[in-house]
Formats: sequence, structure tokens, C-alpha cells
Amino acid sequence: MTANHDPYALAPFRAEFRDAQTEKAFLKHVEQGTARHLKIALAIWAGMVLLFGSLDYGDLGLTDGFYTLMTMRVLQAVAIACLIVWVYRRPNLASWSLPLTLAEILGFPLMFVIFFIRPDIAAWNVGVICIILISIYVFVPNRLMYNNLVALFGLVGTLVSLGIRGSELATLLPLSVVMCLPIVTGYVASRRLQLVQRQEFSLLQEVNRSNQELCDEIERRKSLEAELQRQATTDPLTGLSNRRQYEMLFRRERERCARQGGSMVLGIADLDHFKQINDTHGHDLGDQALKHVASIFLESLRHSDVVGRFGGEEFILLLPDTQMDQAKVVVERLREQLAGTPLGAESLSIPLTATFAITPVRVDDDTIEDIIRRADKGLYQGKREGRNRVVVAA
Ligand SMILES: Nc1nc2c(ncn2[C@@H]2O[C@H](COP(=O)(O)OP(=O)(O)OP(=O)(O)O)[C@@H](O)[C@H]2O)c(=O)[nH]1
Repeated sequence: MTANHDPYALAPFRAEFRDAQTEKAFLKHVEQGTARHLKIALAIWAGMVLLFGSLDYGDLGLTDGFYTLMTMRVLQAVAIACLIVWVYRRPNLASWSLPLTLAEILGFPLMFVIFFIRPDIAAWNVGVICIILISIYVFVPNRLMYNNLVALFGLVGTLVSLGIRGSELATLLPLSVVMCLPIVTGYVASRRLQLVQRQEFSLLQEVNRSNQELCDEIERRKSLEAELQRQATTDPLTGLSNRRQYEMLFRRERERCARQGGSMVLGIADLDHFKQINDTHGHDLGDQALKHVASIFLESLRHSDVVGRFGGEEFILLLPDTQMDQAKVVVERLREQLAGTPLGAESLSIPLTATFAITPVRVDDDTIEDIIRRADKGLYQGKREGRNRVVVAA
């Protein structure tokens, strides 16, 4: 495929897409409509074939000629009915042109035979053939080149039949010009229709492509926005809420608890001897330890609780809808869980403990800093008293 390949370029004479894949996609797109057209055209064809039998009867009576013509008409009508059923079951046949072309070509001999059995209505027969020629173009769309082939067969067959019947060249020449008129008219009308249909299809594809691009762009922006939001609200190392986020959540939860008459507890956790872990095992393992602690806190607490990273090895816990005695039990359990889950890394098992302080959020606390300051005092007390404990800072 070249750089400037246009998949929607049209071949003006065939009135089809130059690109075979695009043409295939178009035919698939119009398959149901094409099949419907074809079934209607075939039904009209079969009806006309049988209807003209009544004229044969009127003119010929029950003669051999009538029986021959009627047998051909009935056989043809049955063949057309089979074709309708076939197209009904497999609509893609309407665009799959070769069998259809053969069926159309096989329909013509009946018209040619009439010249021999009913020479008296030769002029009528030529008229009917002209109508058939134009109908092929109008009613059987999207197969222009095959229609040209069928029309040529009809034209040549008619002239040859009349020639055999003894018509002069002087008659046949103007007749061929007259018969070319419906062919040219049908070709031009059908070509225009095919081009317009394909231009519409190209536009539709373009619109679909633009829509898809737009949807992709919206998706990309949404995920970018979500990522930015995540980065703006979480601590990059542990994934916990950062200061901005937990302060916002604190305000929201405090207001909600106040509205609903619930109480809220704030806790601080500070890892014990964390400097020693960093110094002994390195900063990377220190980072791993922080992530380990964060995941234990997140797993152990309720979804409605908030865990934030307060500073280096300090964490903040917000427990909405919780009384102090309940908070004491919850945080004690958290302490035990942390102490009982050492960090396993490179065949090492590093015990981790933390000192916790909890304090109630009071109505007269102005800011979160006031509450943290109170909890901090409890934390110092806990560190002084030997670490790995929960202190209530009332
Ligand atoms: N690996 C790592 N270490 C950090 C990070 N933030 C702070 N630290 C370290 O955490 C340690 C905190 O040490 P200290 O404040 O003395 O506290 P501690 O050693 O835990 O002692 P106590 O709190 O008294 O039990 C320091 O060594 C900091 O460098 C971090 O993001 N990653």
C-alpha cells in the first residue's frame, strides 16, 4: 500500500471502489438492501413470464407452439422462484455476481424462441426485451459490469434471432441503435446511483472513524485525568492518601459526622526504630517496609477509614463513626497485626512495630493541626514508655 493510497477512490467506469477490500465492505454494508431489490425484481420477472402465457393462449390456442412456450415459461418461473429462495437464504448471493449473471443470461433464450414460434408479435417481443434490458440495470444494483455483459447478450441474441428469421441488415442496424438506448440509459442511471451510494458509504466510514478517534481521545484524557488525580492525592511510595487528600477527607468526614451526630477519632502511627532498619538494611528495604506497613493498615481497617502518610515513617488514621473505646480496640488490633507480620525480604524476616496515639475529634478543635498536636503528645509518651503500644491522648 502506497503512502497516498486512498481506500475510497472510485473507478468511474465500473462505478466501484478501486480497493477490493473497501468494495467488499461496501457490498456487505448494502447486502440486505441489494438482496431485497433482487428478490422483488425476480418476482416481477417470474410474474411477467407467466402473465404473457395468457397472451400466447389467446393468440395460439392449445397448439404445439403454445405448449412449447408454456413449458419454457413454467420452467423459467420455477427456476426464478428457486433463485428467490436461494437469495432469501444467502443474501450475499445478490452481490456474488456470477451465478446471478448466468441466471439472467439463461432467461433470455425464452425471449429469443418467441421470435420463431410467434413471429407475429416480434415487434412486441423487441419492446419487452428493451424493458428487460433497462430493468436489469435499475432493479439489480451493484453489478454494473455484469449487467453490461447480460445486456450485450440480450442485444446480440435478439439481432441474431431476427437475422436468422430473415430480417434485413437495413432493419437490424436501426433496431440495434434503438435497443442500445435502454442499455445506455440503464447504464448511466445505474452508474450514477452506484457512485452516489459509494460516496455516501465513504462519508459514513469517515464519520465513524472520526467518532472512534474522538472516543479514543476522550478515553485517553479520562485515564490521564484519573492518573493526574491519583498523583495529586496519593503518596507515590505507599499509595496512601497524601496530606492534601487526608485533610480534605478529614473536613468532609468531620462535617458528616457532626451532621449525623457521630463521633470521629484521629490516630497517628510512628514506626519504631525505623532509622535502624534503614541504616542496617538500606534505604530501599526501608521503602519496602513502609509499603508493607501501608498495606497492613489498609487491609485491616474499614473502607470508610482513611489512612494517610503523614511524614517519613509516620501515618495518620482517620476513623469516622467511631467512639474512643472502639478506636482503642481497633488500633490495638492493628498494632498486634503489624508486630505479628514481619517484613520478609531476601531470606530476611525483619520485625516491625509502631507506636500509636489516638485522640477524639472534638467540636472545639479548630483545625486538624490542633488534633494532630494532641495526638503527637500521646505519641511521645508512647515512645518514652517503651514503644509498640497504643496511647490514648484525651
Ligand atoms: N526508607 C525510607 N526512610 C525514610 C523515609 N522517610 C523517612 N525515612 C527515615 O525514617 C527514619 C526516621 O528516624 P527517626 O525519626 O529517628 O525515628 P525512628 O528511627 O523510627 O525512631 P523512633 O521513632 O524513636 O522509634 C529516618 O532515618 C528517615 O531517613 C522514606 O520515605 N523511606
